[in-house]
Amino acid sequence: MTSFVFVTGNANKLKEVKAILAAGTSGIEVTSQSVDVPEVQGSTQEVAIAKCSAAAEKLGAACVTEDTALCFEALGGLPGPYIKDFLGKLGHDGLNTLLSGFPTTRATALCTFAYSPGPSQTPILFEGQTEGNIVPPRGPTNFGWDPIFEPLEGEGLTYAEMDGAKKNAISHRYRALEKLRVYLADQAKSA
Ligand SMILES: O=c1nc[nH]c2c1ncn2[C@H]1C[C@H](O)[C@@H](COP(=O)(O)OP(=O)(O)OP(=O)(O)O)O1
Ligand SMILES: [Mg+2]
Repeated sequence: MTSFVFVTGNANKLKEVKAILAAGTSGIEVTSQSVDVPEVQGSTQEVAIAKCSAAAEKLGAACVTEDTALCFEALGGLPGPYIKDFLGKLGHDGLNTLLSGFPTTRATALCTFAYSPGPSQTPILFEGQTEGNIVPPRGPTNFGWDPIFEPLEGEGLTYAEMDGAKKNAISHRYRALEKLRVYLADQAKSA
């Protein structure tokens, strides 16, 4: 049995990670801990590595962290890893207004899982992305920017309008987690 400690303070992320792993035959068990770690500025990779390194140091153990970025093509990739602050300050409508006057509403949802084998070890990154457009909010508002992200492969639905299984089959989180799952399975085999 492979298992990992997922360090996150976001219950929605944890719910999706558990649902995605349960839908497969990974047999991977996830426990979660909320550890207060700073989120540095920088690229999505730098943010992910710094957060996972800090979490492993604080825990004194191997762990997994995850960072989600929402990158607007018209804004050169911003808000990117700073989406949490932009969402908090601007809300769904404000994020739409940011794009008014620009030629495209295209955006990329990018998920970066980081696995650290333990303190002072370099985290390994697993990235997944889903392309879509930013649209006026539609659907339930219980998970971040789901109501304003309409994936290209979502048959016209926003992430929020989809049922969980549909989102978890095409999402940035599913695609990144699948790479982490394969890695952990290989590690378990060669152990
Ligand atoms: O699938 C998603 N659909 C909609 N919104 C999402 C999703 N995934 C993360 N989000 C939101 C949460 C936070 O406002 C920002 C990412 O910030 P991010 O630092 O990765 O998440 P967080 O601080 O809530 O949890 P954590 O303790 O794992 O850092 O985008
Ligand atoms: Mg965070």
